[in-house]
Amino acid sequence: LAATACGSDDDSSDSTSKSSGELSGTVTWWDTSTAGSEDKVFKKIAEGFEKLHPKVDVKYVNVPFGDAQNKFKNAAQAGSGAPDVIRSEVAWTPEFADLGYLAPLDGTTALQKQDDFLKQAAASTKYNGKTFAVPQVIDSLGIFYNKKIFKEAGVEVPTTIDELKSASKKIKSKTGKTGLYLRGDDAYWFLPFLYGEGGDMVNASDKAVTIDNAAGVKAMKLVKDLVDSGVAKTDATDGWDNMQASFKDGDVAMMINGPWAVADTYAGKEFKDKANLGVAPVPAGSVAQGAPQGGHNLAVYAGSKNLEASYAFVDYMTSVKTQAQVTKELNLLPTRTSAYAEESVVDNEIVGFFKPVVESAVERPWIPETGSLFAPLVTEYTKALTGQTSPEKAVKTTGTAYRKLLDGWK
Ligand SMILES: C[C@H]1O[C@H](O[C@H]2[C@H](O)[C@@H](O)[C@@H](O[C@H]3[C@H](O)[C@@H](O)[C@@H](O[C@H]4[C@H](O)[C@@H](O)[C@@H](O)O[C@@H]4CO)O[C@@H]3CO)O[C@@H]2CO)[C@H](O)[C@H](O)[C@@H]1N[C@H]1C[C@@H](CO)[C@H](O)[C@@H](O)[C@@H]1O
Repeated sequence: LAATACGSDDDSSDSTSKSSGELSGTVTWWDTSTAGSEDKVFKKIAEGFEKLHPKVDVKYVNVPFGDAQNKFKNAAQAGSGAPDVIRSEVAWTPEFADLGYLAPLDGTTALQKQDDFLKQAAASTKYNGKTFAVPQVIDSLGIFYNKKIFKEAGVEVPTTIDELKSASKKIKSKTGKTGLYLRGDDAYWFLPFLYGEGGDMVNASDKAVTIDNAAGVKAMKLVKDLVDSGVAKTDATDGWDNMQASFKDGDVAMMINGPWAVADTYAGKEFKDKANLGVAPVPAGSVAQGAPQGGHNLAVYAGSKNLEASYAFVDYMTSVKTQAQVTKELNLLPTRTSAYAEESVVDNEIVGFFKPVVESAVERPWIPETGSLFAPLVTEYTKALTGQTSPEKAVKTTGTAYRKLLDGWK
């Protein structure tokens, strides 16, 4: 059932067979979940839809997160090769909606019991008063730590940057290991430190770029100091693989990560005993504590030739039953309030930790450009961490790029 990642150009399908009105035809779904850990579960669940609708053929296609946004935009623009349903990251959704590539879902079978969705999760699915997607998972960032190393070094979970520094110093002296792995090739990992200094990328209500204000400078200096002082190690490329390997092998005591990393982390030799993994809020900075809101929605391509079956598929994939199964198997957070009452969710330790984190996560502006704010920042963030530019210049250059992107913003 898995096709190549060019999606389906099968236009023989129609939404319902004339006679019985039951759903039929093909639904191609581009799933961006992590290959090798999350994808197996989502593929199995997606294909379960066929048992409920024998005349529907679900074509599961796993498209890497880093490729899917542009691949979908190119296919939608060309009018060929786009999937019927896409797993649309929270920041992609307003952009795709603005481009007209998503089917509005209000009043369709895709959108059932709207008020059951967490408000933070629903926010990214609304655009110009319409609903263009259905929330699938919500997430944020926290500290993942190795309890065994913490015990060996005699340190507690750090709640502030100063405690992070002292704990890392003690870990280094007692065990020889580096305290923290800080991802240097993805600016999403900079956000908790930016929020901790009272900063943000932009202030959407004031239509102001804020990445280059005093808080931005302070946060960039702070992360550079974490690396230069040996508190944290980082890489300019392959951050995901290096972060996961370092933490899973016990080379670092901590990493900052989200629920989507848990499945892969449990496969590491240090976490065969799952009880060795601890999770905690990201450390507070000098003025605040906060982690960014992330997650994924399911959206229907406006040009789908099988809208009815696609709507039903989205409803099935975001139902309470499906969300509870995804939590059970992958420790991801549901987006339906009612799912949190399900036994497999109530008992889940990762959910128990991340639910309050998600509730207090820093909301992001769901404007079409919100996703595009990361590319200019990551270039400067990586250069600052590797000493190729100063912290001041890094945020100044980013601010200039943002003002070009956001026409007329201060
Ligand atoms: C640069 C990118 O900036 C932004 O992305 C932000 C994003 O907005 C933030 O929310 C955050 O996303 C969290 C996410 O919420 C969190 O759930 C998790 O996702 C897991 C899944 O959970 C896991 O299942 C699996 O899928 O794997 C997922 C990924 O791990 O972790 C994500 C953070 O990784 O951070 C993103 C930044 O990474 C843009 O949106 C673009 O994506 C942009 N990339 C394009 C930019 C194009 C122009 O240059 C270039 O030409 C193109 O080729 C590039 O693709």
